[in-house]
Amino acid sequence: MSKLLRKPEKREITQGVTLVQEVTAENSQLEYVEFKLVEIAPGAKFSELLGKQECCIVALTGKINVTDHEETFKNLGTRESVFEKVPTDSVYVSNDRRFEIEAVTQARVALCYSPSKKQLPTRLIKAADIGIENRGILNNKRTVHNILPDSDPSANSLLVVEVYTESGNWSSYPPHKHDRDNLPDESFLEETYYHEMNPQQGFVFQRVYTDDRSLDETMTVESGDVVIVPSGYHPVGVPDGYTSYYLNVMAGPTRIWKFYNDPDHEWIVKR
Ligand SMILES: O=C(O)C[C@@H](O)[C@H](O)C(=O)CO
Repeated sequence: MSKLLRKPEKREITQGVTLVQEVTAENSQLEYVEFKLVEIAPGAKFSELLGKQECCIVALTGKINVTDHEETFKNLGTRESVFEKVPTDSVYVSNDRRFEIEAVTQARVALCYSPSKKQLPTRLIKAADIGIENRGILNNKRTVHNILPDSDPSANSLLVVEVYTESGNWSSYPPHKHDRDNLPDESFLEETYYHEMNPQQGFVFQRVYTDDRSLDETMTVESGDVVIVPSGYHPVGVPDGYTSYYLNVMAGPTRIWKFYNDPDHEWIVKR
């Protein structure tokens, strides 16, 4: 069984709140990234007291209200399906704060965590302010929504992006990695991928491998799965007929995304 591929396992944790994915330091080999996916029924509430962790709450689908008990943000969320391909709203909450999410409509919410000691202000990351980037050429085209990129100083260690890859294309490609704390050439960042596909029965392939192949797994990934990337290159290939969506959470000792392309495949960038 793969240690890197997590299937959704739905568990009602309080009335109207279903935990679908949970990646923690205890149940994974990650030290810097934790991730939860919750589904919240209209009127139901999910709350959490953060310890020495910061959290980015992403309104993947549906509408939610979010409060940190000082500020309240209402009717966040812009889409019924991630495949509407418009940016959505998120809220950054710093360590040692308590937040509560109330669903206005049926909602799917991603909770992205990383270690944090210095408290920063809570911040609404509005859909309208999210940078959209089109990357790549030929069959390597993808669209990126930069929710919490390293150019935005709102967080201590969290980086969050969502990526759309169309049918027959590749992303996180040519294969790159960020598993050496060796700036300015490469940063150390762990990563999780939360995947969805359209149509829903679709699948993608994701390979996670290191230079010495001590880690080398190729996974068939379906909607709702999470792939954990503790280290190594991590390309995604999308079969004809399906569109891929994934939400990436990255964190490490330094909040810089500096990746290193697999030298064997670097020629692909230079075409
Ligand atoms: O293909 C892309 O441009 C997205 C990836 O870079 C993805 O966000 C990732 O691999 C982060 O390390």
